[in-house]
Amino acid sequence: MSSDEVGIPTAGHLVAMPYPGRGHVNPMLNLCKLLASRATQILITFVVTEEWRGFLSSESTPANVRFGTLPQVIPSEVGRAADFHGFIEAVLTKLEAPFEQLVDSLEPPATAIIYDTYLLWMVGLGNRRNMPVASLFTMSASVFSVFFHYDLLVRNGHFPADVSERGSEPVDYIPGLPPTTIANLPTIFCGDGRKTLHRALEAVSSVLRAQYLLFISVHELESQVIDSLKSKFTLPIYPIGPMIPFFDHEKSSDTDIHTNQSYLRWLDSQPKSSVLYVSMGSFLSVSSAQMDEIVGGIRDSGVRYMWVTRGDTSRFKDGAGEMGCLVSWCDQLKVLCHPSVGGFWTHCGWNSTSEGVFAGVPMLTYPIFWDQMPNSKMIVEDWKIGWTVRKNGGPENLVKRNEIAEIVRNFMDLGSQERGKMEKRAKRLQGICKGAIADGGSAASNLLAFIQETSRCQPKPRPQV
Ligand SMILES: O=c1ccn([C@@H]2O[C@H](COP(=O)(O)OP(=O)(O)O[C@H]3O[C@H](CO)[C@@H](O)[C@H](O)[C@H]3O)[C@@H](O)[C@H]2O)c(=O)[nH]1
Repeated sequence: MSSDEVGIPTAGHLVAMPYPGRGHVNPMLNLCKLLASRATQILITFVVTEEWRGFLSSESTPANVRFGTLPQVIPSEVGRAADFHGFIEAVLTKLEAPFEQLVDSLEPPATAIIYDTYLLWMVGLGNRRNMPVASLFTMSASVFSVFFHYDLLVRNGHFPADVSERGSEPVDYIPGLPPTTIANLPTIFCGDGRKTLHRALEAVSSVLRAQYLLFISVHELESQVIDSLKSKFTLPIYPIGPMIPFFDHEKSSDTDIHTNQSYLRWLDSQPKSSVLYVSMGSFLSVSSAQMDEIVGGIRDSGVRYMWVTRGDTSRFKDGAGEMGCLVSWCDQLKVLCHPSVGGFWTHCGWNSTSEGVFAGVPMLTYPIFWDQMPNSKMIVEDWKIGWTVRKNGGPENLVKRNEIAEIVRNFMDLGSQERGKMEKRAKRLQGICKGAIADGGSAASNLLAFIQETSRCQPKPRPQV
């Protein structure tokens, strides 16, 4: 398809490719939608696997965003968590060739690439073709910085380190990062996670050969880390704000959506700030025994809840009862911004964390792996807008239902002073976040600067075969 067929005058043709996982596809797609609406003269090809093309079939995109599809040469998204390491290896070894073929077939020719930092082969491909590449890191800038300063962990004797024995040891030497502990580092520094560590390190160091680095973060919320990274990189670093669908959220008509979605109608009928929204993200789960405790604890707490089951309702054979509402999947940002929602039980994926901040809702954290530990620490200790349910570290320590019931009850006690203070801080952060994405705010200005840069990129001659 040529750009003429969609009637778009092109000032550049960006090819965007996310890592194939919900927590990566969503922010990349949101970025493309934002870019396309802010710069209607840019054409964007959004490249996903066949399976993901199917998942995204009902997505509405601006006219200047079109899809490119790669054959399904990697394992299915369904069950990805069962062999996480194998899935990453397939993504890193099998997708480059079909992607390159697709780029060669594009009309008009591509002028720049936006890729997920974990697709580490992309930098080499861009460099070979003399085509600018922008690396989109879908986790926090702090996590990027921890990987980038891996040598400091080694030098300080903190890698390798056994979390169960040395978890509380301070890590206070990562530039710009508030003091943390070994237990609050990304989990890939320990245990089974170490199988993928070299890949994460490779991905982060390959960014040095990219032309732009984009953080889906708000500069004001991670300013010291971001400024410190800026002083070390020669390429421009743009914190472009949370890549959550705030633009759709502003547009959608409440009445229409509430009439169509029974869970929003249920929320409409609940008292203000009374509901705990429970979601563990798109693909991870806790152990079955822990899940029994969580379900039991939340139900015993007597607090109203809305639960994303992702289709597994085996623990709710008798339904959710009067206090609950089950959904297999929902419009999470819409739910978090609903006035009846007063708390967010989250596994601390970076998108969920960003959505919680945008909505100004206090969070109860139950991190499971990777960057979720540092995200939880940021929410609880740095921003002080949440409490953690996992006080005792590793997954081997079961948090019992009575503990969970008590913490949930206290957390949702709207009359308590501690809760009041947490709410105030959450609203303050919400203000910072909304200020950053508003016209003239840091995130909006960075996005604009990135658009101006990429609009100037010219197509390069295709390599001769
Ligand atoms: O009912 C639901 C539940 C979730 N979501 C969305 O699903 C996404 C979930 O993303 P995230 O919160 O980041 O969690 P994961 O899917 O677990 O994301 C993976 O990718 C993230 C970004 O790299 C990492 O931070 C996480 O640790 C990693 O597990 C978000 O956009 C949510 O809005 C919905 O739309 N509806």
